[in-house]
Amino acid sequence: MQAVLIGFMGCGKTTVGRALATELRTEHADLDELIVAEAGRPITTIFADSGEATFRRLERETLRQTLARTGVLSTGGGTAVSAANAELLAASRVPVIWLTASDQTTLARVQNDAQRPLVNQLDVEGLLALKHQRAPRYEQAADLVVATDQRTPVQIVSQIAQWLALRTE
Ligand SMILES: Nc1ncnc2c1ncn2[C@@H]1O[C@H](COP(=O)(O)OP(=O)(O)O)[C@@H](O)[C@H]1O
Ligand SMILES: O=C(O)C1=C[C@@H](OP(=O)(O)O)[C@@H](O)[C@H](O)C1
Ligand SMILES: [Mg+2]
Repeated sequence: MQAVLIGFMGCGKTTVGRALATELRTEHADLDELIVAEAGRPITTIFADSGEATFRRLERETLRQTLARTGVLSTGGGTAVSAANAELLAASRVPVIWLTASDQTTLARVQNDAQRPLVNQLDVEGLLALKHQRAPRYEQAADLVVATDQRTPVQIVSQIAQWLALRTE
């Protein structure tokens, strides 16, 4: 992989990852989409029928396989959190980009979307507590931090592409 996007739900990993891959004229992979395709059922169903632990196993295995490919990888919000996954990311030496968003922006982006089991399960306080609990893990894994509040995906992609170009000079 040429770049991996991490961060909490709603920070824009899927949206920005797709646009970044287009900008870089490379492939885009979204870990959640790969898991759903492999499992043949949506994430909400995997969580409901098999539990979160099963999802996390699928996520780790899919991450391991996908890191070996070329392109841009959008992770899920929980991917960079576990020590095992953080090790996979560090060992791959891929540039890791942490997209951040304020609490308010995060809620606005995820609240009306029923596709995220953790958003459905948790109340607002619980969701924001999870966001703050995870932040140090994202920070630890990140090579670049990009704020996304009041910025368009185009602006975010341009910042990341410039940073990547400088790294490879
Ligand atoms: N920079 C942005 N500005 C405005 N809306 C955004 C931005 N990035 C993402 N969104 C919107 O927020 C929602 C969540 O984005 P998504 O890419 O699914 O995030 P993630 O994959 O990190 O959970 C989507 O509706 C998307 O269109
Ligand atoms: O934060 C999490 O634990 C999760 C985030 C989701 O991805 P997005 O961050 O793309 O919504 C998805 O992997 C799953 O619902 C669990
Ligand atoms: Mg996503």
